[in-house]
Amino acid sequence: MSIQVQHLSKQFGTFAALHDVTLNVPDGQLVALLGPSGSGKTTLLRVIAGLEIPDTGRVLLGGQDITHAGPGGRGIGFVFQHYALFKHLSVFENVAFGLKVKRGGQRPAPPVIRDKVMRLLELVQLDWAAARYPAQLSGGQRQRVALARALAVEPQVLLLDEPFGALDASVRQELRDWLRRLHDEIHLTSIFVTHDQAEALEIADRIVVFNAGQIEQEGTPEEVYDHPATLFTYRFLGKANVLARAGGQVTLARPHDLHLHSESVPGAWAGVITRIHVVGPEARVDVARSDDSGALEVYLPKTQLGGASVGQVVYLTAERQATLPEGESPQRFRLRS
Ligand SMILES: Nc1ncnc2c1ncn2[C@@H]1O[C@H](COP(=O)(O)OP(=O)(O)OP(=O)(O)O)[C@@H](O)[C@H]1O
Repeated sequence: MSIQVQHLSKQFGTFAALHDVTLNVPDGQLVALLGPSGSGKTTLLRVIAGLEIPDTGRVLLGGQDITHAGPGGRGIGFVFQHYALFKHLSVFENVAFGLKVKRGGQRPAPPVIRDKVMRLLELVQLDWAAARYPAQLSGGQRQRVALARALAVEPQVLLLDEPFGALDASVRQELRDWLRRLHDEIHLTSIFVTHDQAEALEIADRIVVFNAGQIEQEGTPEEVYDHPATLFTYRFLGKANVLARAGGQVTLARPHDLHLHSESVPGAWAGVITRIHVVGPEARVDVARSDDSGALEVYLPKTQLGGASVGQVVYLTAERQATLPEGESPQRFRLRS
């Protein structure tokens, strides 16, 4: 089911947590809200969930205005960063909870509940753990139970607030892949909040970049990464090397888009290698520019490092670069609405 928010604003005292936010999430998409801490991502999710009432603006679910509907009646599943499972209930009981507390005629019969819970536990690959208690599971497993629990009541949409934030890197990676696969299987319209750009780029259909309570840019991962419309988006999506500044514009290049040469080539910048740092299969090379205009960081496969060494004079070219206005974003961009 599609989600639309139109001209949403929300103040906390004098602080504008959301300012005139308009966003369309088509049916079946997985959308990432990406932005720094305090930029309003969680507030937007809470407004959509009905946990926060906006000062102005509307929320529509499948075209229907639900701005003033209570959180219970919205058909929205919510998964938080800190898996709030019931500690005294088994995994099975946790997932069954939302079904068992349904009123009278809406409550499925016990065998139906059992079948449904077991199917969901299979979906999150935890059917073997049905009788366990949350304390007997790892963090990633608990988070999968939380997801199964949110899905049990057949929500129309799923909201995930930093669902993997509290987990270590390898478990996060595993759950990311898994969430993407799950989404491809069930096509539930989902919005997830993250401040991890790699996570957003990897699994989202669309990315919405937030900055200070407003949408800075939205688009597919390729659009926002390859065509950032503002300096803020460029910097937020990855490491940025400043190549030049002139007339209120700044020219930037990503570390992967810089090439190192041992001999001078036309249009290259000269510099000296100050550090070589190998991170797994990748080499990161710091170069101090000879014209004293600052340091550049270059990433390349370790196998292409050749005989490069600290102190060596090298020449740099940029395969791709972007020129953007400096300073605060003069306007908010939207690649496609
Ligand atoms: N109930 C509240 N009362 C007062 N201020 C609030 C309240 N909820 C949020 N804020 C403020 O609104 C701003 C946006 O908060 P929000 O949680 O939406 O940001 P976020 O982008 O989700 O950040 P994070 O990534 O740290 O979770 C923050 O400055 C926060 O302090």
